[in-house]
Amino acid sequence: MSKKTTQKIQVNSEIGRLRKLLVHSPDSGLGKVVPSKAQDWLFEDIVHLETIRGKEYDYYTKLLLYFLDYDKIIGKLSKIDDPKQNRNFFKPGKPEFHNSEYVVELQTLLAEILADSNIKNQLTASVCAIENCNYATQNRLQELSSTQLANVFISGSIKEEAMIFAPIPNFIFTRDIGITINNHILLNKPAKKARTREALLAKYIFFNHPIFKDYRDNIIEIPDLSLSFLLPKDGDDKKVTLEGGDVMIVSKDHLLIGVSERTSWEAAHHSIKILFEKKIVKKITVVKIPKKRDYMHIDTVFTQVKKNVWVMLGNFSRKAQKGLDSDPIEQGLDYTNRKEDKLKIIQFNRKNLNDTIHFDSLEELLTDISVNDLGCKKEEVKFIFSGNNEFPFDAREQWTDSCNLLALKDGVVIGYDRNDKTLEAFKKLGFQSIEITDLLQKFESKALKPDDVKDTIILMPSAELSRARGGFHCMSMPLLRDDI
Ligand SMILES: NC(=[NH2+])NCCC[C@H](N)C(=O)O
Repeated sequence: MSKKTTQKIQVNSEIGRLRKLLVHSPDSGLGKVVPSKAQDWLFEDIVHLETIRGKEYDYYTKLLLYFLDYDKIIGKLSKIDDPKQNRNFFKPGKPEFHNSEYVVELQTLLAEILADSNIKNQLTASVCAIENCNYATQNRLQELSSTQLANVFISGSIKEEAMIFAPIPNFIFTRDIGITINNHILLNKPAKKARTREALLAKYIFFNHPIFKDYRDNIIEIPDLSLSFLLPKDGDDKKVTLEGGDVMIVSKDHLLIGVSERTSWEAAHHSIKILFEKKIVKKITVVKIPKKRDYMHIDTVFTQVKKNVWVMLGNFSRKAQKGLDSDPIEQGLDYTNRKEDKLKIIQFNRKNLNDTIHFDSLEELLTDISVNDLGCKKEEVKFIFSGNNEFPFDAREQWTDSCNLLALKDGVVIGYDRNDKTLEAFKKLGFQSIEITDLLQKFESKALKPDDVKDTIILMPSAELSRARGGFHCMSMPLLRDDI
């Protein structure tokens, strides 16, 4: 295997040219989500496996390769896409698999660490413990090859056999397993049971895979609240839970942590303590959003597009937040339920913890970041609102991840093709849009080079993917970005 040596890790913005990331392409487990469990497993619906792979996610892999590992893909598109190839280029474990060092597949890393018999034993025992397997199953799993075992741990099924435990369909949302903060990695503590096995696998990968070897001392685990096992069942608010969709490194000194349905105040508090003690950042801003399935993590309500451009949900704008303080009778008449959406934004400074700064709206915070952290002194800071800020398109398009975009570089983002009104808003600000199929053709024919793409939103097919309730920001865990 090619990835035996340690690799550089460094992320200090949301928009620096992306050079390396962790991904996981949809495995067979996604095709085994049953209607009765879809909600528990955090999918909004069941998905069609062949469509989500061949007609949706594979385009993402190809796009990432053009931007991050050009030689792996250029000139090979027709071969890769030939039906005779059976998509093997996209399947970890197959000899034809791309196995890119820059578009790093988690399943490959998992298989690689499982080649060590010690790790294999430990991890098999751990997975069997959390999944309540009997001893016979545990022994059976030990017999499998490392590639097969990685596949079972992720999909929940032994090939051609019945499922032995639940799939982890949300593993495609690699954002939530950990987060790169400068040259450190903060591990997650998932709030939802459906994501527990993901965190276990991720922990073993980060601590054991050679590509992270030089960074072992830089892996941060948030401690549990002492005596947390004494908490009553409904003491959820006190639990220490943190998911990567709630953590954003916006400049080398400044980190955002969302407090949300998934990330607790306790976890934010512990993270601030540790990150300040280790002097990893200078400022941390806590953004408390309503606990609501629609919003789940802060990256579902805003992401960065360009140094001076952000996409966000209008409910958290200056105007909307001001309105929330207005006449309570008027508020009662607001059927759009915006009154639930009161934000709390508090900024902490390492030098003086008591010297906190409060922001009244997301726009104010994000403007401050663009101007003061990223030095946009001349350019005006601009906002693109979900659904062009028109009810009901704002809520509908936020639900299908209009605000959850991944920046490949400053001004070039990937999003779903279904958020029409948000797209109009992008165009009004002078952005171009291009369908992924057209873009890939242009790259392949060398009519265009990835580095020449500017101020563009790349549109990806999304009928199945959006039912899993995450966008491309969620489907990426950046490991390396250029400085901006
Ligand atoms: N960073 C994110 N917004 N991740 C989205 C995760 C979606 C996933 N279905 C969940 O509910 O957990």
